[in-house]
Amino acid sequence: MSACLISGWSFSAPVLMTLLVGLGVALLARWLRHQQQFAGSSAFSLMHLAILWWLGVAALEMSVHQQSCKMFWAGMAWPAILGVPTFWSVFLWQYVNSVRSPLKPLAVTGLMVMPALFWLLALSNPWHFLFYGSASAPISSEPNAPIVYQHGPLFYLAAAYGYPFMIFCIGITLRAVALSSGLHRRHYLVFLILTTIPWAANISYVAFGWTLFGFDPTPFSFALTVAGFGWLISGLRLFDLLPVARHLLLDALMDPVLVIDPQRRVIEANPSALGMANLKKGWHGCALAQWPHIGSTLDGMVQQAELGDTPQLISVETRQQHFEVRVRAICRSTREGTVTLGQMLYLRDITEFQRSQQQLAEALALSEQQLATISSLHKTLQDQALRDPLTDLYNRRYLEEFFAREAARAQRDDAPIALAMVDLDHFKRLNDTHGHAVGDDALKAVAAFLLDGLRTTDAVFRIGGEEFLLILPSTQPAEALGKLAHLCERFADQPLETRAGLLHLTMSIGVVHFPSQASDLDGLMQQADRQLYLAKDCGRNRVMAMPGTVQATVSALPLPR
Ligand SMILES: Nc1nc2c(ncn2[C@@H]2O[C@H](COP(=O)(O)OP(=O)(O)OP(=O)(O)O)[C@@H](O)[C@H]2O)c(=O)[nH]1
Repeated sequence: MSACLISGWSFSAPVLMTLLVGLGVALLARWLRHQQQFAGSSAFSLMHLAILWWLGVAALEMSVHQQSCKMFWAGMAWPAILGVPTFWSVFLWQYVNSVRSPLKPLAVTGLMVMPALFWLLALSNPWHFLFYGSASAPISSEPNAPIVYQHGPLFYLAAAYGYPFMIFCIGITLRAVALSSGLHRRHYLVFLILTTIPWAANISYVAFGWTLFGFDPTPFSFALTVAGFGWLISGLRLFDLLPVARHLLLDALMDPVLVIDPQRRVIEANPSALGMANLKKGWHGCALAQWPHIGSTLDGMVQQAELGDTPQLISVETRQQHFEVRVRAICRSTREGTVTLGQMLYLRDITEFQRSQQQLAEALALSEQQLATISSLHKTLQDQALRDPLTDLYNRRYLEEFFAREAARAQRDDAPIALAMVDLDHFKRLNDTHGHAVGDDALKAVAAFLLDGLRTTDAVFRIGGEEFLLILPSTQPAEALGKLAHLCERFADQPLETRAGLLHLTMSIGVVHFPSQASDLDGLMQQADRQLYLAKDCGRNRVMAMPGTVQATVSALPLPR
């Protein structure tokens, strides 16, 4: 080796290019050191270290003049030639499956056993010529002419060891491309290209003897790898931009967000969640159930298998806040199927919403109550408008409505209506003798008497000072006359209770029938009035009906006392 170091050297364009690629790889590796931990980062760094090694010894091989020295540096490349596919495979596997734990030294040692063995076999080539055959010779007589290697069985064995890693890398990236979408698919597509280029270069060299500047093109293809990763980093910025953007988004959210792992430990919490729990540090990895105020409730929610994406409500009594909790599983597609990496808990603050809802419900209840009061007042007013305030009997206003309804029913059922006009006899005399107030008492007593003496289906209206109208639906003329005569008789017999004591009065009645004697209310009232007039004329205290009604006059009883 020392002889090789002091033998002739020359600096050529391929060497410069190799060194530039090496510089690119070194810068990439340096940048990586400042990056946040990403999945497979340790294998990624080791892969770059192996590439640097490979490029370094390739540059040395290109620079030295002596053939044996060139072959020595070619042998020195083998730990890297096999180390690159090894760590590339590990990196891709960990990256695709989100394995963040760094590679343990023992694992690295284990992975380097075979590359180291082939390294020793390559270095011991001058004693067995099984790696590079004895026919390996410079391409020309130029002092720095590249060697055309005669590949021996050990070389092919080493290639056979390395190629399954290459196939594995391509397979795993192909699968990732197929399973992903959008930006991630672009990301994995670049991975696929970056993975394919060096392997294509290597296969074309080993299988077809294709060279670049007379050398194995594989180290040069790393220039494309470096450019590709450069684009991933500064173009797509997938290693830093997306996590940073996501982080910013989480930070900017006013609602609390927690991310937990499958063991329900909190691995991420945004400032709002931390503020709610009054936490600043030391919370990473704490059990969700231990999270202040709402941890145990949240833990219970996550445990409910049937929770799905159904929002649940949670209240923080101490802060009088209400939240709607959504639990979302964070999944990743892997070879074994969908793997749940953790859960995201999104707590939407609905305090204001709930407050407004409660206020709305209260306002609704109040307005319903007010509406009920209004409609009851309205009904009372309507009722009052239809009733006479002194006797509480229906007044003339309600008469038309009532009669129209009863007339329709009478025609439908073919059941006649009797309509009776009632007038108190010599009422003026009572007023004059006992006073108006006593007259009022008498009018109230008359109203009570009339209501008491009739059916509930009959109606009594006060249509004038001491004048009343009775409507007796479904009453045949004979029946009506009988009833009214009896009423008249009883009235004359029954003293009325007034503030001046018990007083006797009589009444005169004129009766007509619908529809036989008149077809409308006006006509009926005119006829009834006429009969009433006749009743008065005939001496009062009697019922008069139109001639031919069965019995025209039902004369009453003794004249008023
Ligand atoms: N107390 C009282 N009297 C009333 C009311 N409305 C009318 N009157 C009186 O009723 C009396 C009616 O008298 P008239 O029309 O002469 O009839 P009458 O004295 O009953 O004689 P006849 O009808 O011919 O028997 C009048 O004195 C009215 O002042 C009222 O609301 N209260």
